[in-house]
Amino acid sequence: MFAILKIGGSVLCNKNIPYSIKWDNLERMAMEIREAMDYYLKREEKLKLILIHGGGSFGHPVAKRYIKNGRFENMDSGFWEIQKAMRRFNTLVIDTLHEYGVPGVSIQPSSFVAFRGKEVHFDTYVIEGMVERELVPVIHGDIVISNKKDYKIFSGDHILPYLSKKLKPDISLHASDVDGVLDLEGRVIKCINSENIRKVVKCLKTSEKEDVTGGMYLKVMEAYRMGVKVLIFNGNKRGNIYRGLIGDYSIGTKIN
Ligand SMILES: Nc1ncnc2c1ncn2[C@@H]1O[C@H](COP(=O)(O)OP(=O)(O)OP(=O)(O)O)[C@@H](O)[C@H]1O
Ligand SMILES: C=C(C)CCOP(=O)(O)O
Repeated sequence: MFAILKIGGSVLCNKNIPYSIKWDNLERMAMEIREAMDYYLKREEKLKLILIHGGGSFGHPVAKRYIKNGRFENMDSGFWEIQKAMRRFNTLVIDTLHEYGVPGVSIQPSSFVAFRGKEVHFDTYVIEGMVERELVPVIHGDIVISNKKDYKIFSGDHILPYLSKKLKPDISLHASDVDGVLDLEGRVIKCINSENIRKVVKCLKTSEKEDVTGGMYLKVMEAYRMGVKVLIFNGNKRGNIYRGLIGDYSIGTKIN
């Protein structure tokens, strides 16, 4: 089984308090990944996994300080400050995975990803080689350079559909802090496809948190635009990360 899982920053952090970690959720995430790996091992199969995490209370508040009227400013220090905040978060995530015997290895997009106009330059050769060697690349939303000496935030919500389209995993998962994509009455929409996408768009908002990226809107629209199948579910609920990893599609919203 080959899975790509994005853990939302709001599952791992309290986004309203800079640099705060939800330690119980971080530990539980690592434990549920371990349990899913053991589930496959018992069946003489392997779980190949790429893990992505968002900016949470690390990347978002720092990036916000350097964005004025929608543009980056003072990026001589901004670039390394955002990179540093994300590096700190990534280290905490990976250290926790190691405690549970999950062989996480760090991939920091700011070091090698760039935008040329709308096109992203993102070489995945090393990531694929790591997965083949049963390592778990842990990639995160980050600041990256773009053309005309500018910068862009490369969100985990861009990374998940990009890698899913290119590497074709068996499952792509978004663990967020809601039960799925909700309609205007707050009910979970079970499936999003070409028949209901126009209606769904009217329910989508960006995040109300201290975010510099696009909340549920970005998650749904990026996956839909790239034509990849993903499951969006609540990573705050015990057991859901494990269930998602063993292929239980009943726990949230499926985008087809
Ligand atoms: N129709 C909708 N259904 C569900 N959530 C929605 C909807 N519209 C907007 N949202 C918001 O989107 C949020 C989830 O996106 P958000 O980007 O905050 O999560 P995340 O992926 O955990 O964070 P991060 O970007 O740090 O990784 C929800 O908490 C909710 O406030
Ligand atoms: C804010 C930064 C640096 C990354 C944002 O990534 P996301 O939380 O996945 O959207």
